[in-house]
Amino acid sequence: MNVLEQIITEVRADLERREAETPIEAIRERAEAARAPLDGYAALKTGGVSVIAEVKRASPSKGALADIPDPAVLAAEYAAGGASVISVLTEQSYFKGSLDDLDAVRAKVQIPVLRKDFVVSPYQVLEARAHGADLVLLIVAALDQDTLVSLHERITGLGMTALVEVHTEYEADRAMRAGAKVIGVNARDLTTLEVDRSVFERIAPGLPRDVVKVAESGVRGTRDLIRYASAGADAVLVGEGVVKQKSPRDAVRELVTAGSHPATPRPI
Ligand SMILES: O=P(O)(O)OC[C@@H](O)[C@@H](O)c1c[nH]c2ccccc12
Repeated sequence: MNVLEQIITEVRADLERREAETPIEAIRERAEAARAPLDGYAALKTGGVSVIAEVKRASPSKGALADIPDPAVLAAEYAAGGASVISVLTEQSYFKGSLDDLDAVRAKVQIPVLRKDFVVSPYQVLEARAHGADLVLLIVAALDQDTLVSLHERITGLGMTALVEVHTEYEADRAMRAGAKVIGVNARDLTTLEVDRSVFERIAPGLPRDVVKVAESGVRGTRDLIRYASAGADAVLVGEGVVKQKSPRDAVRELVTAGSHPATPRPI
C-alpha cells in the first residue's frame, strides 16, 4: 500500500466510527441549519495571487510541525495577514486535525474556510457543511470518476466550492470532466510524498482561463510564490511555510504583499 492508500484506510475506519455514532439525518439537519456558504471561487479569483493559509499540525512527510493549541488564534493571525481562505486539516491519524478545529476556526474568522481531508463519501461532504465549511477538498487520485463526479455535484449542490486536487495531466483532465472550477495542482505526490514544483508549471498552462488555479505545497517564501505566479497561479496553498513561523501573520502578509505586487506576474 502506498501512503495515500494507507491514509484512506484510516479515514474510512474513522468515518465508520462517526457514522455509527451520528446518523446521516442528524448531520443533514445541522448542515441545513448552518450559515450559508461564502463564495470560495470569488475569494480566490482576485486578479493577483491570493493566499490559502493552512492550519496543519503534522504531516506524513514531516511528522510534527506545530502544536497549535488554539487553531482559532492561528486562523485569526492568518486572516489579519490578509489570507483569502483558511484551510483546516480535519484528518486525525496523520495530520492531527479534527472537526473541532474546523468549528473553532469557523467561529472566529469571516473569510471562507476549506475542509481539507480525504473525502470519499457524501457523509463527509455533509459534515463539512454542518461544521461551516465553504470549500471542500476532493483528491482525484483517491476517487474513481463516478465518485468524483457525484461528490463534486453534492458539494456544489450545497452551495460550496470544491477544490479539486490533481497531480498529473490525466487527473487534471478528469477534474475538468467532473466540472471543477477550482483546481489545485499538488506539487507533492501523495503516493511518494516527494515535492516537485515543476508539476504546477507543466499542468497549469493547460487549464482553462476561468478555472482558478491553485498551487499547492512547497511554498516556503515569496520566491516560490513568484515562481508559481509566473506559471499562472491564481492562488497558493501554504502550510509548513506559515505554520512554523514565529509570526504567522507576518509570514502570510509577506506572501500576500508579493502576490498583489504589480511586478508579480498576473494569473494567465
Ligand atoms: O505544507 P506545505 O508544503 O505548504 O503544503 C500545504 C498543502 O499543499 C498540503 O498540506 C496538502 C496538499 N494537498 C493535501 C491533501 C491532503 C493533506 C494535505 C495536503
